[in-house]
Amino acid sequence: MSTHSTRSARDTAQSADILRLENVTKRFGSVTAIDDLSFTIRDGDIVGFIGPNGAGKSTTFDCVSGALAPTSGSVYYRGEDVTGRPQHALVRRGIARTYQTFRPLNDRTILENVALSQVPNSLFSLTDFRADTEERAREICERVGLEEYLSQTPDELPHAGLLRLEVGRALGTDPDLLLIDEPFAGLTSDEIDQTVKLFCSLREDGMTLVVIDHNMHGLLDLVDRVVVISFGEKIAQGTPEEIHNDPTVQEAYLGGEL
Ligand SMILES: Nc1ncnc2c1ncn2[C@@H]1O[C@H](COP(=O)(O)OP(=O)(O)OP(=O)(O)O)[C@@H](O)[C@H]1O
Repeated sequence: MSTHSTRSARDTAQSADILRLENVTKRFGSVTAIDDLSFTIRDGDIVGFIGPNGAGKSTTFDCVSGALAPTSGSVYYRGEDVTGRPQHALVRRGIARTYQTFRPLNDRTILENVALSQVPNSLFSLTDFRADTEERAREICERVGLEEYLSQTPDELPHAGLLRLEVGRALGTDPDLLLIDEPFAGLTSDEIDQTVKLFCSLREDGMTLVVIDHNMHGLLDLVDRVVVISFGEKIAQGTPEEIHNDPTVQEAYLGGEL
């Protein structure tokens, strides 16, 4: 999917681990949202990042994507220390994320939403809408299944369409590492299947995906590995089967659905 000139620079810096967190802690006043968290994500994997409500999953994504700076600890991307770098710099390096609460530009069409995502944090007006930008946006919309909605606005999309738009806007930044926050919430089982297929196809294109969910639902057919956190600490990591049978994980879920 690569179109950006920055990609060749990224490729030269490839390593087996695309992402490494070392002893990352994030505090909000007296609340410790992430507590000495360390894990690695291998290039090309799809990893499930699960944990009960309030475990620190979204805060971890915020620290990786540059929305928040960790209180202590380090984040390495392709072997380079990127701790505390601003979000726009990390987007250029190839890290994108989607949000649990969708954030489309409500006064723009679907096509414009995806086109504008290709030029993050720069001054850009629709009068500068270049043909190649529009062409690329069309390709992405087709890729995520929004080709029928190009001239509509986000409020005309069903919930599953808004998720696709969120993914499409992330793809507009041409990521190598895509962090996806709770994509399956509110989807029917058919929509979950289609979303799983979309994510698998992104991996086939060379992307690495980290997918948050509360539990394993929706993730089983998708992920190679799972990292589990509870109260901000990593409590387990392994294959989906290993995680499912892990007594520490079962205890964290207090008998609830894993
Ligand atoms: N900006 C903030 N200020 C204060 N506390 C925060 C802030 N953001 C998160 N927290 C707290 O940090 C902890 C972890 O929150 P986080 O949203 O990362 O968890 P989560 O695993 O993503 O939860 P959920 O699955 O419910 O989305 C929670 O106790 C939360 O209340």
